[in-house]
Amino acid sequence: MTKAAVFGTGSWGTTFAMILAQAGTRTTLWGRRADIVQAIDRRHENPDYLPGVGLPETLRATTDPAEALDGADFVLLAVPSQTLRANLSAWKPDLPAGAVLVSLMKGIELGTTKRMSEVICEVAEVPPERVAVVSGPNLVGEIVRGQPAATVVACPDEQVMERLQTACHLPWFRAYTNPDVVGVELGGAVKNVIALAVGVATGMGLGDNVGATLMTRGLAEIARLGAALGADPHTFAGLAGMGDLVATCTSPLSRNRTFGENLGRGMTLAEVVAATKQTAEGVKSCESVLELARKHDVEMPITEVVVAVVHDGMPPAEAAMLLMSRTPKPERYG
Ligand SMILES: NC(=O)c1ccc[n+]([C@@H]2O[C@H](COP(=O)([O-])OP(=O)(O)OC[C@H]3O[C@@H](n4cnc5c(N)ncnc54)[C@H](O)[C@@H]3O)[C@@H](O)[C@H]2O)c1
Ligand SMILES: O=P(O)(O)OC[C@H](O)CO
Repeated sequence: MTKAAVFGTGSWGTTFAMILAQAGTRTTLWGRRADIVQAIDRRHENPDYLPGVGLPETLRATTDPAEALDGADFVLLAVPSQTLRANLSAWKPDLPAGAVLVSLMKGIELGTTKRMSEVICEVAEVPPERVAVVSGPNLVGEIVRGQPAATVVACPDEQVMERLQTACHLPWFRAYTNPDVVGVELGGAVKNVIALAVGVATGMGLGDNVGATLMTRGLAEIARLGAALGADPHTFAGLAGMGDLVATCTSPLSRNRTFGENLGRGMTLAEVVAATKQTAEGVKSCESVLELARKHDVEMPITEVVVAVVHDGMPPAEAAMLLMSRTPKPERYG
C-alpha cells in the first residue's frame, strides 16, 4: 500500500491528505499545533481550518516529523512557501531514502526567486526526477463539500508522475499529468498576483470588463515569464494556467482575491493583513515574481502595480490609471 506524509495541517494540507486517504493511500498528517493534530487524529476534524468537515478515520496526524515520515513513499509539503526552506531543513534528516517530495504550494521564494520545487531539490539534495508538483483550480471551500475538481500532477519522471496521479485520483477529483514542472508551478504562483489585482478592481467597483482584461493580460504576463524560463506555452492554456487563474480571480473563496478586494474597498494594508487569517501567497510572492521577471528582462506591468499597491502604499486608483495610460500597442499573447 502506498504511504504518504503530508506536512501542514492548514486548509490545503488537510484537504489533500483527505483526498489521498480517500484514494486508498495510507496517509499521516504532520502539524506543528498539538491541539489541531489531536482533533484530526481523534475526532477526525480540523476545527480551525475546516470546521464541520468530517475527515476519513484512516487519516492519522502527528506532531512528530519522524513518525509522519516513517516509510513514506510520498512526502507532500503544504506549509506557507516562505517557510519551506527552514522547515524542510529541519525534516531532512528523517526523509526516507527514495521518497518522492511533492510541492502543494503556490509561491516563489523571496530573496532567491526560486520555485518551490527548486527549493526542495536544493534543501533535500534530491534530483528533479524525485520532486513533483500538484497545482490547479483547487479551491478548498468547494473540494471539502465534495464538489468535483481537477488538478495537474507534474514531474519530469513519467512513472513517478503516474504513481502520484493514482495516489490522489478520485471519481470527484480528477488528476491530469504534465511533465512541464516550470509551467505548472509558475501558473500557480503568478495567478495569485493577478487575483490580487482582480480583487482590488472588484473592491473598487470597476466592473467585469476590467476583471476580464486583468485576467487576459495577466495570462499574457504569466506566459511571457514562462517563455523566458523555458516552460511549455501549452501549459498556460491548461488547468494549472488559465484554469487556476479563472478560479482564483473569480471566486469569493480565494484568499488572494479577497485580500485585494479589501484593499480596493479602502481598507489599509494593516487592516487587511489583520483580517486575513490564512495564507494569501501572492502578498509576498508578488515581490519575488517581479524580481524574477526583472532578472529575465520580462515586462509584467500588472505585477508591478500589485507590488506598488500592496507594498509601497500606491492608491488603487493611481494603479488603475497607470495601467490604462500605458502606451497603446498591438495585442499579443505572450
Ligand atoms: N487553500 C487552498 O485553497 C489551496 C489550494 C491549492 C494550493 N494552496 C497552496 O497551499 C499552500 C498552503 O496553503 P493553505 O491554504 O493550506 O494555507 P493555510 O494558511 O490554510 O495553512 C498553512 C499551514 O501552515 C502552518 N504554518 C504557518 N507558518 C508555519 C511555519 N513557519 N512552519 C510550519 N508551519 C507553518 C499553519 O499552522 C497552517 O497549518 C499555499 O502555498 C497555497 O497557495 C492552497
Ligand atoms: O485561496 P487562494 O487565493 O490561495 O487560492 C486557492 C487555490 O490556489 C485556488 O486554486
